[in-house]
Amino acid sequence: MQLQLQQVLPVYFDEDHRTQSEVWRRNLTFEKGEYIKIVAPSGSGKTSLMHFLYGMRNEYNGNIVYNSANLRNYTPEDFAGYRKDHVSIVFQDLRLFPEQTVQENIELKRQLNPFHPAEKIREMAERLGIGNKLASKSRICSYGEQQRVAIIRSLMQPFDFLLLDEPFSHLDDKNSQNAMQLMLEEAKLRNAAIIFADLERIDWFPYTRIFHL
Ligand SMILES: Nc1ncnc2c1ncn2[C@@H]1O[C@H](COP(=O)(O)OP(=O)(O)OP(=O)(O)O)[C@@H](O)[C@H]1O
Repeated sequence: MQLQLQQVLPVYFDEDHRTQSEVWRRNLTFEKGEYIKIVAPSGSGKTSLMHFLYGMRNEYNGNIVYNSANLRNYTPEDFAGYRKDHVSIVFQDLRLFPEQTVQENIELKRQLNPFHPAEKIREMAERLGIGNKLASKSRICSYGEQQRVAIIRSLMQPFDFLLLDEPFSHLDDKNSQNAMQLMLEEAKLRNAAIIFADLERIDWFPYTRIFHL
């Protein structure tokens, strides 16, 4: 299981990025089981990269290849399978359903392709300190609570790659480390890779490789 970046550069970036970045315009191969840290100052294209890898947008030159299949050639059905079975994500802007409860937001995702039984939702929520929020609509939760909902939601499915776009921006160190620990355990269960993009270097993410975007 490999995810490859082949000379990828957003069409809206100028060629200067080629020399500055360790990711844009490079040939990189990410393998299952790796922990990849991408240090990405604001505006360097972190969210663009995550959306490209998830197959939501394709305004880039170069190619992204998953197990020798170019995402450019994917049909909508291929993308649905890719996101259901192989790649999960925590979006920077979370994308929860505001009128659904915390429990419903997570359960909706779980039902698409269950990796865990439903009881796991409460267990994870309690572990991350939001067990008392399961019946609350997500729109009334604080942003830091919503981040933890999005993290748990991302762990309900099978995946080979877990994409994280600034997942801890509203969490203190203790909550962040707690959530990271859970994600590491879940990645191990699947022998999956984590691709973790953040504004700065975070020392408690045990990355195996680090890149500056
Ligand atoms: N579709 C687009 N068309 C044109 N420019 C875009 C497009 N998407 C993003 N950009 C620009 O590319 C740059 C990087 O955007 P992106 O959202 O990927 O940044 P980021 O590194 O995630 O930033 P932040 O950490 O501040 O969220 C920004 O200057 C943005 O305005």
